[in-house]
Amino acid sequence: MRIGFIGGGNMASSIIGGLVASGMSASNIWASDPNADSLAKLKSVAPVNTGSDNLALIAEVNVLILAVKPQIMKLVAQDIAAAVQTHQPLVISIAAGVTSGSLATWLGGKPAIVRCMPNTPALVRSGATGLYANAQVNDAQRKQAATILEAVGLALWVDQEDQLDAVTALSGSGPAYFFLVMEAMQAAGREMGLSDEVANQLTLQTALGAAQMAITSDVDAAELRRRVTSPKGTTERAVNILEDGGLRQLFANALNGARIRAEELAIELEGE
Ligand SMILES: NC(=O)C1=CN([C@@H]2O[C@H](COP(=O)(O)OP(=O)(O)OC[C@H]3O[C@@H](n4cnc5c(N)ncnc54)[C@H](O)[C@@H]3O)[C@@H](O)[C@H]2O)C=CC1
Ligand SMILES: O=C(O)[C@@H]1CCC=N1
Repeated sequence: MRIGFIGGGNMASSIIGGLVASGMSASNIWASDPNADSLAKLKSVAPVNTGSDNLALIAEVNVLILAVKPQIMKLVAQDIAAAVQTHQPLVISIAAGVTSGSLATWLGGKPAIVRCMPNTPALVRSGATGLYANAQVNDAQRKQAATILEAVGLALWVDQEDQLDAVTALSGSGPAYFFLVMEAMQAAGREMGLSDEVANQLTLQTALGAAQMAITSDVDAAELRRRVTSPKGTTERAVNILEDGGLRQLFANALNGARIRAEELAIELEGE
């Protein structure tokens, strides 16, 4: 595979970091971006081929990953349309809220498009991605897309495109929710008198340990939580405060808000 990224920002850098760590040669990866700082940062992740000419990049690759912001996707897609029609790469879009239908219209022809929603832990090969393929994507291309995203973590197909809005709300945005919980626990630890270092490290190791246990255990998260919670003990007091504060409903509302925002983005971007 020869993989090209249009847009060399945070997500491109996360996926490239993961791909190279998984053994892919940086010489088979291209990235184009008008911003020299983005390219310099990318080069510090891996010695990939870089440039600022999107059309030149398309001539080099058979898999094209569109990693620009949703708001400029239409402009970028229309600029590269003729080159995509000539070279016929598999197009993978990671943009939130850009439907495969809009992208196909902007690119023209009948492009093979995999729309996916990865997340930033791809950088440490612990990403979680939902993927959707349009009707033009053949089996070999589905495998290529899965191979790329599996190199950076878990990759799961959804069969209806609108499910990607839920994926965006759950795992695309999800790292931010856990980071926010970490920030809150670290602050609480400091307020109780722990040093910055002790509060920070204990929080991070606890998050890692809980995630590893939840992933490797044969019982679910609820049972693992119950096993920490001794009757009349400290965890019970804390969990009751979180439950009484409406934590579950708060998460349901937050994720639903993110899902609705993904839907709104799709409508806004289609209309542009
Ligand atoms: N940040 C995240 O956690 C996630 C982001 N996404 C999606 O990934 C996409 C990229 O997001 P980020 O990497 O966070 O943004 P970013 O702003 O870090 O990167 C976008 C890059 O595109 C470049 N760019 C601008 N115009 C360009 C053009 N005409 N041609 C080529 N490159 C151009 C910018 O210079 C920038 O380096 C977005 O569509 C976002 O919805 C998807 C999953 C998670
Ligand atoms: O916040 C956003 O819109 C993007 C999509 C998922 C994560 N970041």
